[in-house]
Amino acid sequence: MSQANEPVIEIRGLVNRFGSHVVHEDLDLDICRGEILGVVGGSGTGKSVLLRSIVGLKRPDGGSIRVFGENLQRLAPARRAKVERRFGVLFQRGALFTSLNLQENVALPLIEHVGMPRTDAERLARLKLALAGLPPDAARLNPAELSGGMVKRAALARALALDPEVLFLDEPTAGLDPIGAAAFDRLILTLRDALGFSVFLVTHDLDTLYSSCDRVAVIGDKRILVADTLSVVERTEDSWIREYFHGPRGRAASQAASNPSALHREKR
Ligand SMILES: Nc1ncnc2c1ncn2[C@@H]1O[C@H](COP(=O)(O)OP(=O)(O)OP(=O)(O)O)[C@@H](O)[C@H]1O
Repeated sequence: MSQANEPVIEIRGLVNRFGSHVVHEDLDLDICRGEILGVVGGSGTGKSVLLRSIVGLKRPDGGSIRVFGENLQRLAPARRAKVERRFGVLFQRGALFTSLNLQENVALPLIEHVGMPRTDAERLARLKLALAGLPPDAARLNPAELSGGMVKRAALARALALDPEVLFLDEPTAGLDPIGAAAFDRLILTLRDALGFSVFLVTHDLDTLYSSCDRVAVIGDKRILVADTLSVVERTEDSWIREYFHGPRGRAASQAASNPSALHREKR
């Protein structure tokens, strides 16, 4: 990791609510340059809302989000859009356009945001699809013709289209079999090491946390309970954390990470 601990995103006192339902209250979190930050928490604790408020899909009700040193809420729309172009987002269900083939899906942001000619954009799109581990003949397939794992890779290729500095992944391994999930985890690690982006990774997948994440942030009680290395997080006194990390699945994931040959997983 280059320039470790230098925050690229600083969230302070964040408030998010829907009507009278308060999701986040006084939430603080940093995302550091080049790190893979795992974000976990019980269902409905606001992991996706947090992601959405950082990438500009949900306007926060209070607090500040500084990205690359700029306070997002204070920026004029055009300037804000420019900052948001430095993000790549992979949504839970891929969010690909069903009427476009994969190369057209990935070329779209290049045409729309950079004004790249279609032929060049589609050539670059094929490169991004290869980077995401898809074979050349996948470029002309439509999303409906893909397996779940291929949809994730295609959505990743699109998230990588504009060479993001921060990649947001919302449950990237949900719905994948364990071997497909492990391969996807390794792909993210390899790409992060090669390209140097930071990753904000919402997940329920304990294996992903142990195999890929530099730090883990736990959301509970409307805020971040702890954000640190796994060894610190595991020792944090909290009933949800104890149950999550020290229950049977947590113990199995921890053992697999310390003895990768025992399972399919490989630790860096
Ligand atoms: N557009 C919305 N309108 C109203 N309430 C919403 C909206 N989006 C999210 N919420 C509520 O905000 C809370 C947090 O939702 P969020 O999707 O962020 O949870 P999560 O931690 O990602 O959950 P899960 O792990 O189940 O995906 C939930 O109570 C949800 O019902």
